Amino acid sequence: MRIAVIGTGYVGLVTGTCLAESGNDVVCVDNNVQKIAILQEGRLPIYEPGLLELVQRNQREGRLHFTTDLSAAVQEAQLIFVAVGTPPTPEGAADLSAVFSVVDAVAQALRGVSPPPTSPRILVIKSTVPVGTNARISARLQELGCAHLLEVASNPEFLKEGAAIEDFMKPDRVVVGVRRPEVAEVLRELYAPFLRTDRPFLVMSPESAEMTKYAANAMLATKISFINEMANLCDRLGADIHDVRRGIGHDQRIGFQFLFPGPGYGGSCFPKDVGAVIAMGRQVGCPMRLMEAVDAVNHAQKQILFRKISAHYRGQLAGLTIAIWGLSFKPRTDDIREAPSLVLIEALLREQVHLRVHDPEAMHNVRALYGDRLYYARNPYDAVQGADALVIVTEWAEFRHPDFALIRQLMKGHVIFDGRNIYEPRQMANWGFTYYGIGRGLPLDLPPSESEDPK
Ligand SMILES: NC(=O)c1ccc[n+]([C@@H]2O[C@H](COP(=O)([O-])OP(=O)(O)OC[C@H]3O[C@@H](n4cnc5c(N)ncnc54)[C@H](O)[C@@H]3O)[C@@H](O)[C@H]2O)c1
Ligand SMILES: O=c1ccn([C@@H]2O[C@H](COP(=O)(O)OP(=O)(O)O[C@H]3O[C@H](CO)[C@@H](O)[C@H](O)[C@H]3O)[C@@H](O)[C@H]2O)c(=O)[nH]1
Repeated sequence: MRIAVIGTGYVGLVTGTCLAESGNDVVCVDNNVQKIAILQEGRLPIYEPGLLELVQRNQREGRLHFTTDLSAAVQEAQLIFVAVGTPPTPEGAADLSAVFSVVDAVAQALRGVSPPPTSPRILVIKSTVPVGTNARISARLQELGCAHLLEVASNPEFLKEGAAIEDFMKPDRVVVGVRRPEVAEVLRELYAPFLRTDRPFLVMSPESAEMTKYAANAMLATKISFINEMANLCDRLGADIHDVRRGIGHDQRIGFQFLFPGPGYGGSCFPKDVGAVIAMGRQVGCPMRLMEAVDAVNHAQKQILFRKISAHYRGQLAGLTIAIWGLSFKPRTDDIREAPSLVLIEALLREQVHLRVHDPEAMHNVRALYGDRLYYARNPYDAVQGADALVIVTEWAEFRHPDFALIRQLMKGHVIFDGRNIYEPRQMANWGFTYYGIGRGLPLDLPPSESEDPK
């Protein structure tokens, strides 16, 4: 099939590349000239494992193209995917301006073009959009006199950054929201190569498809805030969340996934989508109390590492040198959107702490924000040189088994704050470190949490 993907970010680029990989003829469009120039040269504007090889191969074999010319791209396409950003407004709702500007541009490009003889062109909304947006897009096309040229379908994306190709190629399910079954059949054919026999292709209304996406992220965010709250209670009561997690995870009704405590969830999706669910509820007079709590717990959790550091040093932080390992919001990505590391960096800089940071992929993005206010270490060992403490914020695989003898030798102080529980408290004690994890039952004299401002 001939496909245009508009918006060549994490989702659009992965979608376009994977669809080219399954034999389609794909053109990816973006209005960011620099991004498209990088892609045309066979390089990537983002880091996503395995993506570069796939992009280069499909480009070489002539199935994958990049352009800023939306008009030319959509005129040739049978399927037009919209994968532009839907960032939060100041009120927490989804900002749909990029989506509607693309809808208008597509309508403009197709005006005067005849409908394809066999099947209709389909405008597939992959961006995460509030319930009712697909209907609003159909109404807009009607208004522009283009409704006969385009069918609208919702097809939310569930990929995770860092595992995006695997998630796209082997999805747990594909969800499509359509008004007419014929439209779903075109998408079923498109996705057939990725759906092994046991992976469902779920057809529903556009409203239900839009809601499914938010409900999935809301559930996952809830699990994380739940375990973070339990971990904080473990810290106060002397229980170990590591054992508790195993104790509950074996109950098949609960399971193990997305129950790792940490410094709060980040990324471009959970914080924004929980906010959008709250905003949708507000708009229709249905208060989303659980989501409000999930969000508040997460805001507070993003302060947990700073609170532990501050409690350990009894508030005397000025002049300390602290090493931070991990800046991206999760491993295997260079994305720092809503990353817990940024909240910690802000708080420590405010206290005049010297920071030596290291991340395998995200350093350039943090440097763009902080310039020379931080020391960007060449590797994890360079980061801990002369440091009073080491903080693990992101659980990159390369941080899991470091040379602790060397670290001890390089550091000035011997304190580790492990925001991801990647080390064993007993082992750390054996190496001579004072060790704080999240919920490992090693209480610190933290001030009561009622006193903290959840925002
Ligand atoms: N990042 C994820 O893991 C993920 C997963 C599932 C769903 N989503 C959803 O997918 C959507 C895209 O997310 P993302 O992370 O890929 O965003 P992104 O910011 O990485 O990419 C969006 C791209 O759209 C481009 N763009 C914006 N306006 C445009 C226009 N008018 N014409 C052409 N290009 C335009 C931007 O330049 C950018 O390259 C969002 O709605 C998000 O919620 C994201
Ligand atoms: O047990 C866990 C799991 C995750 N996280 C944190 O949660 C955040 C999000 O992680 P993850 O979900 O792995 O990454 P995303 O790329 O944000 O993916 C989420 O958001 C996407 C955008 O909507 C969806 O498509 C995915 O299904 C959904 O997992 C990160 O800060 C993680 O550190 C935890 O703290 N504990």
